[in-house]
Amino acid sequence: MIDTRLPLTDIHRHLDGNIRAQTILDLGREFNLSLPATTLETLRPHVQVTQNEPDLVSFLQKLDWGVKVLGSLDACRRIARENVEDAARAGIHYTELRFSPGYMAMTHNLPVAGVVEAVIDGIKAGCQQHDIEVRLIGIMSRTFGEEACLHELEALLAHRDGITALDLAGDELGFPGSQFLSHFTRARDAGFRITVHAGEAAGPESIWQAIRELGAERIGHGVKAIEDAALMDFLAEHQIGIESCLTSNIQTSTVAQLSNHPLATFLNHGILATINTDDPAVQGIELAHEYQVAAPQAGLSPQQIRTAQENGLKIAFLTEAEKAKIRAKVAA
Ligand SMILES: O=c1[nH]cnc2c1ncn2[C@@H]1O[C@H](CO)[C@@H](O)[C@H]1O
Ligand SMILES: [Zn+2]
Repeated sequence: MIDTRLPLTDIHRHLDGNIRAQTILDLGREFNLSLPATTLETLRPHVQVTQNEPDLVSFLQKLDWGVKVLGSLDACRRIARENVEDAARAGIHYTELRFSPGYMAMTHNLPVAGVVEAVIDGIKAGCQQHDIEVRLIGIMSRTFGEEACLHELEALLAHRDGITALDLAGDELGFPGSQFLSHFTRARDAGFRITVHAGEAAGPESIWQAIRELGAERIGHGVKAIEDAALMDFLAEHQIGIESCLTSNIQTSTVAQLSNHPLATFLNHGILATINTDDPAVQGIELAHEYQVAAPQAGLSPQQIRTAQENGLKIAFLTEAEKAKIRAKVAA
C-alpha cells in the first residue's frame, strides 16, 4: 500500500519509455509516418508489452515506435510535458525522469542538444501546470556505442543546468560499462550525479564495475546483487541505493516470477532499495500497481513497502533541504 502521509516518488522512470499510445498516433499522423496500426487498440501490441519478453533487448524494442514518431523538437517538448502530467496524475510528488536524447533524435536526425533543450522546456511547462517536483537524468544509450554516447553526453553537458544526473542504459550484455570510463569521468567532473543500469542483464560484476569505475551512487535494477554476498554488504554499508522496477524485471525475463524477486531481501539487508516503474506506458502499468499488486506478490510486508517508499526520497538526487521541503509539504 502507498502511505499517503509520505512522499510518493518514482526515481526510475524513462520519459521516452512512457509515450502515450494516443500521442504516437497523433504524431504519426502529423508527420505522415506509416505506423503499424491506425487505432489505439490495434497499435497497442506494437508499443506495449503484451506478454513477457524473452530478454532485455526484445523488451527494449517496444520503445522504438515511441521515438520513431518524434519528428520535431516540438514533439519532444510535447511528450516531456505529457510525462509530467501523467506522473502528477499517478499521485507522484517527486520524480526523476530520464531520457536518451540521441535515441529520441535518431529517426528524424534532430539536433541532439536541441532534444535536450526541448525536454527541459517541456518539463518546465508541465511543472507550471501540475503540483509536482521533477528532476532530469540524461541517459547514454550504450546500445549505439561509445561514439553515439559521447554525442549524447556532450548534448547533456551543453544544458548542464537543466540536467541533474547521468545514466547508462540499453543493452548491458553487448556493451559493458568498461567502454564508458572516459564518459563518466567527464560527467563527474561536470558535477553530474551518477546512476547506472547494472546487474539487470549482466551479473554482479557489472554492479561492482558501475560503482568502482563509473562512480555510480545508485544502481538501476541491480537484481543480480543477490548473487554476491560481499556486494550486498557493500551496498548497505555505503548506502548505494537500488532503483527496483518489479514488473519490468518480469517482463524482461530478468526474474522468472515476482516471488523470486530479491527486493525484499535487499530491504532486509538494510539496502536503500526503492519501488519504481521504468517504462510505464510500454509496460502497461503505473506506480500504484507496483505498490499495490507487484510489491505484495514479491513478498514485501506492509512495513517493507513503507520503508521502500521512504527510501525513494532518501536516495533522491536532491539536497537535504529540498527533501525536507517535499516531506513537509506532503505531511501538511
Ligand atoms: O529496463 C531497462 N533496462 C535497460 N535500458 C532501458 C530500460 N528501459 C529503457 N531502457 C533504455 O533507455 C533508453 C531510453 O530512455 C533506451 O536506450 C532504452 O533502450
Ligand atoms: Zn530503466
